[in-house]
Amino acid sequence: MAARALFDKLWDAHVVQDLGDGWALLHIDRHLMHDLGGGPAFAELARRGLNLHDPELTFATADHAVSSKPGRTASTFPLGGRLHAALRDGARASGVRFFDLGTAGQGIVHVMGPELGIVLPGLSVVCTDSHTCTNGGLGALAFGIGSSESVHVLATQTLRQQKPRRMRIRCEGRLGAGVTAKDLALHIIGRLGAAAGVGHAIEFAGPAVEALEVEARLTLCNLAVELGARFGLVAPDESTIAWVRGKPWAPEGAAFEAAARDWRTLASDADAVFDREVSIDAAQVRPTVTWGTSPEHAIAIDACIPEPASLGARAEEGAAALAYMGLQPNAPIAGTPIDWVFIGSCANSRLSDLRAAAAVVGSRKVAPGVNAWVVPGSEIVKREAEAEGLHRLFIEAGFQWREPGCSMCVAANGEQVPPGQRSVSTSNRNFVGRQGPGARTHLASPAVAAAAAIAGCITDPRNLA
Ligand SMILES: CC(C)[C@H](C(=O)O)[C@@H](O)C(=O)O
Ligand code: SF4
Repeated sequence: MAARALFDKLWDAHVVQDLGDGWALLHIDRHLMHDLGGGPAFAELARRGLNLHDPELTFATADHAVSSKPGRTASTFPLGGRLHAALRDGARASGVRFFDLGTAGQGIVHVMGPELGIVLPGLSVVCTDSHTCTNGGLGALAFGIGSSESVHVLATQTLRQQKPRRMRIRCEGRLGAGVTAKDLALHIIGRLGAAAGVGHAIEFAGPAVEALEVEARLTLCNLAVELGARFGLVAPDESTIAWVRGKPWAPEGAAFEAAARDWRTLASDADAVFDREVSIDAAQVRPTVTWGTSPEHAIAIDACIPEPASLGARAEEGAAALAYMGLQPNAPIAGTPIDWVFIGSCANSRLSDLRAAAAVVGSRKVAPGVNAWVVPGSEIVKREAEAEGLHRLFIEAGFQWREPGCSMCVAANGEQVPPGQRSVSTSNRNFVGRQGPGARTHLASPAVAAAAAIAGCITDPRNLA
């Protein structure tokens, strides 16, 4: 058989029927639903008089529109309460497992899937959400879909898809001390541009990726869509297998060992051919932040804000971004005063992220005037963090310790950065108005966000006094 890339192996394993012209009907192993898309999909299924094909392969949780206020209930944010009820009732009526607020399993859909072992290496995974590519960090064939596709999956457990081209980003060398997967992701997007992966499935490979912990690989793949790719992938290895072992929905005993043997075959063949290959020197990556209104507006934290003219064809866009962000070209980005810090989102709200932020905070205090929030990605993350006392460390420092959900990443639950105020956020999108109308967002790692909270300005955590 011809040499195949990891993506080819995953794709081939799910083809039910080749439809020609690069199209295939794929089997879908896991369908995840959230509060924005879930209720409407169940309603459409009912309107068309269709039944669920495999309710046990679909899982639902409310994340986008739920309040993260301590002690919240579903109706703390009333619109979110209605979406939550529609999802819960649709799931119950059709036999789909729904993880309700306050129970283990609730959380940001891309956090709870892997942590429960619902998502496993080699599985095909869909959700009506562009960051479904996060799950590719385990070696799953995971991609975001639209709402009518979600109804198709509910009714048939299959989906018609066109195979994307294959791209490999090899990260050579090692990341330096204090440099994280988030910095690597922002660095790559800054170098290649936000459209570099359009039409491609991106495999992240090379020694710097192999050295990443599994949760960091989820962070890296989370940002594949900010390169324009619907799929991000890291080949599963022994650390993946160790991470997945013992997760509630993962197979057990002999079934796990058999699955693990299969997962070990999920790597690109040595002579696999890619449509595009890029090489990144990981040792060159520094803590990285964005200065503008696209994730590609990323620079090293010790660099200066660019002059729009230096952006060539993008000069006009860059000037508009600077105006929106209230920044001057050629000034160092470090030292920019900030008003908000948001540590959360499916990019960086796992236990390892909260530990990294806590390590920077230590016994220091949040700077006066800064509103700093920690929003754990899931109920399980929240409980694990509390068991380690991280919540106490954050609260004593002056952070708010909140309930799991998307919260201020997209502000769909009414939690917004006020107009004109500046936020350092561990999320993945800094678009105009993303954290609220007029809000100014700088994307960064949990360590950089924590350092900003302490210093009151954008600060390299490695230089924090
Ligand atoms: C609401 C949802 C459809 C959207 C997405 O697809 O990613 C959101 O999660 C986001 O991050 O912008
Ligand atoms: S945390 Fe943000 S990026 Fe992730 S699913 Fe929620 S809104 Fe989308």
